[in-house]
Amino acid sequence: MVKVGIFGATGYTGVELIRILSKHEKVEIKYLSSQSYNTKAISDVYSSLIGFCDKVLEEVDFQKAMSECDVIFTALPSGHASKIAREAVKKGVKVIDLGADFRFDDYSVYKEWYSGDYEDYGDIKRVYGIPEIYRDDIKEAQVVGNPGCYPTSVILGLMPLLKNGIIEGNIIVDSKSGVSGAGHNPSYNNMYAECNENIKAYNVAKHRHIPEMEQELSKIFGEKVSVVFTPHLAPMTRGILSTMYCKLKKDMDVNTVYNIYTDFYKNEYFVKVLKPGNYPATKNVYGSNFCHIGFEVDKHTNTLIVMSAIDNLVKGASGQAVQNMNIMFGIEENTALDIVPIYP
Ligand SMILES: NC(=O)C1=CN([C@@H]2O[C@H](COP(=O)(O)OP(=O)(O)OC[C@H]3O[C@@H](n4cnc5c(N)ncnc54)[C@H](OP(=O)(O)O)[C@@H]3O)[C@@H](O)[C@H]2O)C=CC1
Ligand SMILES: CC(=O)N[C@@H](CCC(=O)OP(=O)(O)O)C(=O)O
Repeated sequence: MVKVGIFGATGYTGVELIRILSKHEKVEIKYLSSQSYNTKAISDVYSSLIGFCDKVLEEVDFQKAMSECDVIFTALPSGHASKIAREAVKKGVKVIDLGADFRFDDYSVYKEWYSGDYEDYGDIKRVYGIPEIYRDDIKEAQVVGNPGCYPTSVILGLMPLLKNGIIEGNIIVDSKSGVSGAGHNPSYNNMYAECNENIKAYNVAKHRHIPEMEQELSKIFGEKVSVVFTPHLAPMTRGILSTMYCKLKKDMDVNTVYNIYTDFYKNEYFVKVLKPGNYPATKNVYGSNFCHIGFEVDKHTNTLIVMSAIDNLVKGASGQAVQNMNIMFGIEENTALDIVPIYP
């Protein structure tokens, strides 16, 4: 059994990790941390977990977690994981960080876009945790930087096009996210009266997921990709729908594009390519680790419009983190993740 610890267990991604891992046949949840609710059982904080995980929350104690666990998930605000990873690596404990600490090849990019305290991870070998790109590296990894939710939807949506060099490297991305993307800490923007029956753009042209997308898309393309990105908060709890506008290098019909995508993703369990004329919807991936991709060719402007839908808390965070854990421990990749989306 793989012994698992979760820091930030009471946050939205933490609870989602517990939901998934409580049904994982090869995992034992050993340690759950909370600053605010320690000494309470997690199922007393989230009744949805009654009978599935009644473990008592403990105060934040990295030494204890490291002595009890084979792998630690840091479901914490960015800036925490980099402080513990070096010691964890020395002790042979693997780290999967849901924050941004380990997502960047160049740490100065993290410093530029993320505020607060941080520790340079220097020579720690880390891998960006998109299995559909880095599966072989993840197998050997000690530290995985789990991708951001928007970048997951965008990278999976664009990868076949960039890999095949059929679009230009200037891409416009428009994304909508459910409110759980902002975590469970209350803020003015996330109040019911602000979100309900409302849709609004935020962090336009300055969202911190831009450098993450550009880093990975440029590596796939082999030259610099630039992204114009507008995220929106949508009146729903979960889900991300990203719509991407790409200039085709030459004329192409939708069936050719479909064949490129289906061939590219033929061995990827969690990526589903929709038939021409079918478009992704967040409801079709709700509660699941799947990414749905669809597209349309606008002949008038020679633009390929790609749409990609994920559940931000599953493929966009905790599901992908468990997928990475499975790969790191040689467990079948879809273990505990083979969940049919909830519909409607
Ligand atoms: N929500 C999403 O869709 C996604 C989130 N992420 C990333 O995952 C991470 C967690 O996000 P999410 O679960 O949404 O966030 P939440 O705000 O819901 O949860 C974070 C939890 O961390 C604990 N915490 C906060 N500050 C500290 C601290 N200084 N030291 C120790 N524990 C602390 C809190 O729990 P307590 O008070 O009980 O200790 C809190 O519940 C973030 O880095 C986020 O950016 C990534 C992809 C998607
Ligand atoms: C709706 C909403 O607020 N979403 C969050 C996405 C959180 C996230 O994934 O950000 P990290 O890079 O810190 O992991 C945001 O836009 O900041």
